[in-house]
Amino acid sequence: MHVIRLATQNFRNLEDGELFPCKGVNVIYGGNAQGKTNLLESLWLFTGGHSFRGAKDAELPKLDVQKGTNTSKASLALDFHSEERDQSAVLNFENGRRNSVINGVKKKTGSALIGKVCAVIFSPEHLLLIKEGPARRRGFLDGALCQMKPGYAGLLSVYNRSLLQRNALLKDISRYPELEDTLSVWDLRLAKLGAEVMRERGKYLERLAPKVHGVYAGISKNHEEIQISYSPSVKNYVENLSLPDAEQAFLEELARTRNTDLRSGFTNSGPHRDDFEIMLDGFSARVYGSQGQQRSTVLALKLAEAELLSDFTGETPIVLLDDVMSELDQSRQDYLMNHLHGRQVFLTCCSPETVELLKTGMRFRVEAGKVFPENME
Ligand SMILES: Nc1ncnc2c1ncn2[C@@H]1O[C@H](COP(=O)(O)OP(=O)(O)OP(=O)(O)O)[C@@H](O)[C@H]1O
Repeated sequence: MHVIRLATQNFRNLEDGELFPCKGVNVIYGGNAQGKTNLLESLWLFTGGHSFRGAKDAELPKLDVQKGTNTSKASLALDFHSEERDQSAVLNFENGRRNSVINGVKKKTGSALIGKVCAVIFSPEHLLLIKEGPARRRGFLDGALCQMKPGYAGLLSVYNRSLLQRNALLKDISRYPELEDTLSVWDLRLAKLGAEVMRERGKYLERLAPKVHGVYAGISKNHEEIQISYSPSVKNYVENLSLPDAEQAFLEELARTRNTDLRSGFTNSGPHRDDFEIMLDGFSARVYGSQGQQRSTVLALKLAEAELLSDFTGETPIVLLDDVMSELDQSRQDYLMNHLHGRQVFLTCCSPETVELLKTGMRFRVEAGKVFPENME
């Protein structure tokens, strides 16, 4: 898919106006605090998701400087090509709520847009994916699976609910020991749901690994090799285990950790404690990776996620790269500017020297919220 036109009205610090990007790489550059990220955010919101910066919808309309509060309304419009036809979407923010219009049809919610516009986003915050603990990496896996498999979000939420119920029971047992007899019922339920979650995550990572490997080889010009692998919390879960065997493996783990669970009042093992390993030339990227290597790693994960999503849906997601260039050497910057073929990319940067690396595409200068398209020499 690709964006044909974006129009913003009363959105953040952006001056009302429209933008006509190219189908390839669009570089958005300018000094700090000019509105580059705001522009990427406006595109991202068409995926139906929340702001990737954690902003509330009420914070998106332009600030009323006199009053020091946000105005009540903002509107975004997008013309895009997807599913082999030109389409349009409008996203309205009014008093902290959203509604949308898709191809002229009014919808009560903004989430009606989910699945219409697909995008992947890299922002500096995504570096936490590698720098922080397993929860971020589970979040990455689950987010990707939710986009690809509509049933996955439901499965995960039922698993999490069952986990809460088992944990509540573990706490109750300390006061009413006779309740322990009912624990096996929850073990069975958790094992059944957890086995499905583990299999989905395992299969996803298996498909993602060669793509991450390919993208990373391109970014690093084959200087380093990346490997990713599933690291399930259930120790005897191995790749490609059948569903009944995965269930059995989880049940055995729950039996093994039962006494610890009873003492601690929560479930110590299961998909809620999963992780995946990222190794560069055989060493942990989190522990030993340089800033540039860690940035390249997260980028490879994000771009591979986009490739897998396009294999699955037949639509190539747009790629939004916010402030990705710092800490990357010129050869890595060149890869992002000139070698991401076959997809529409929006990339922000501050330095005019970086912009000069772009060989074909479009560039836009952002100054105090105004966007100026520039001719390529
Ligand atoms: N609702 C709003 N109304 C008006 N201005 C806003 C609103 N929300 C944020 N801003 C301002 O918009 C400006 C641009 O923010 P943005 O994050 O897009 O900067 P940027 O160009 O990406 O800068 P940097 O390179 O520093 O990341 C900031 O000064 C910010 O305070």
